[in-house]
Amino acid sequence: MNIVLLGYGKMGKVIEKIALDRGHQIVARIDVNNRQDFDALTLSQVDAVIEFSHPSSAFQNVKACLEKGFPVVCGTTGWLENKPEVEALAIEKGGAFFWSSNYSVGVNIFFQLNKMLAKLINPQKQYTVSTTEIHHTEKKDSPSGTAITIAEGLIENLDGKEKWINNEIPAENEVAIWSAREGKVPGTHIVKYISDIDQIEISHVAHGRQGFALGAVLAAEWIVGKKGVFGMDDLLAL
Ligand SMILES: NC(=O)C1=CN([C@@H]2O[C@H](COP(=O)(O)OP(=O)(O)OC[C@H]3O[C@@H](n4cnc5c(N)ncnc54)[C@H](OP(=O)(O)O)[C@@H]3O)[C@@H](O)[C@H]2O)C=CC1
Ligand SMILES: O=C(O)C1=N[C@H](C(=O)O)C[C@H](O)C1
Repeated sequence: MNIVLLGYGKMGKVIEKIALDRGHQIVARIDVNNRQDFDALTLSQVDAVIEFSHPSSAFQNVKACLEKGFPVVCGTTGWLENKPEVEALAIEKGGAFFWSSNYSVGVNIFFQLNKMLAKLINPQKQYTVSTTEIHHTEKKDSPSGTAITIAEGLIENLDGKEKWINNEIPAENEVAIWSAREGKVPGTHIVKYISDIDQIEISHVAHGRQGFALGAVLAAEWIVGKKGVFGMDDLLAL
């Protein structure tokens, strides 16, 4: 496959290595300094774009891909408020848009486990739920996109929870997301239920960026020839 990397930072570089190992070609590596190279690309040169850039650029980047008819796999977090607009554009243009807050297969299993555990605990009102995310100090957005997906899974399955709140004491109807930035941590997510007599905890700890990058390349391989709006649940049939 001919892949364009839109955003060539920490993730772009790991994705490049995995894509090359899987026999793909990287036709362009785009960052803030060579945007004109992206503008010059045509449909015949590109099978899929993998976009991991910055919360402030993802919206424009994904729109530009859809305008050009490029299938786009986006991993950038922190721009959720604009996502419905690009989903509508993907449908209108007959294009293909894939997004996940986290491309790791393990995290997507963890998302399901989180929902199952919340369903089990829902009748047990003695437990207070919270979620914690820990990431490297270069991370631009807070809370992490993954923590937001976890909180959405909790809100969906715990009666009385209506929204999440970040690094503030939660009200009764809020799920607390506690965010911490430490050293080079690739991504740790914890869901904790505490009662007076015990504690239940599940966690996912990424040992590096390989899991995220492999998932993004799998998504790019999967999206070719498809039209619509997709996520990891579609790819993994979860
Ligand atoms: N969904 C998932 O599984 C995962 C998502 N992420 C998310 O991916 C995003 C990127 O993460 P990461 O690689 O660690 O970040 P980095 O800061 O290491 O890299 C971001 C790259 O994007 C470039 N960039 C910024 N603006 C633009 C633009 N307008 N057009 C093209 N490139 C641009 C930056 O260029 P420059 O350096 O010149 O500023 C940089 O090379 C974040 O939102 C992060 O949260 C990360 C890991 C997994
Ligand atoms: O910025 C990162 O590094 C990561 N971002 C994603 C997020 O915001 O959830 C996924 C992963 O945890 C790493």
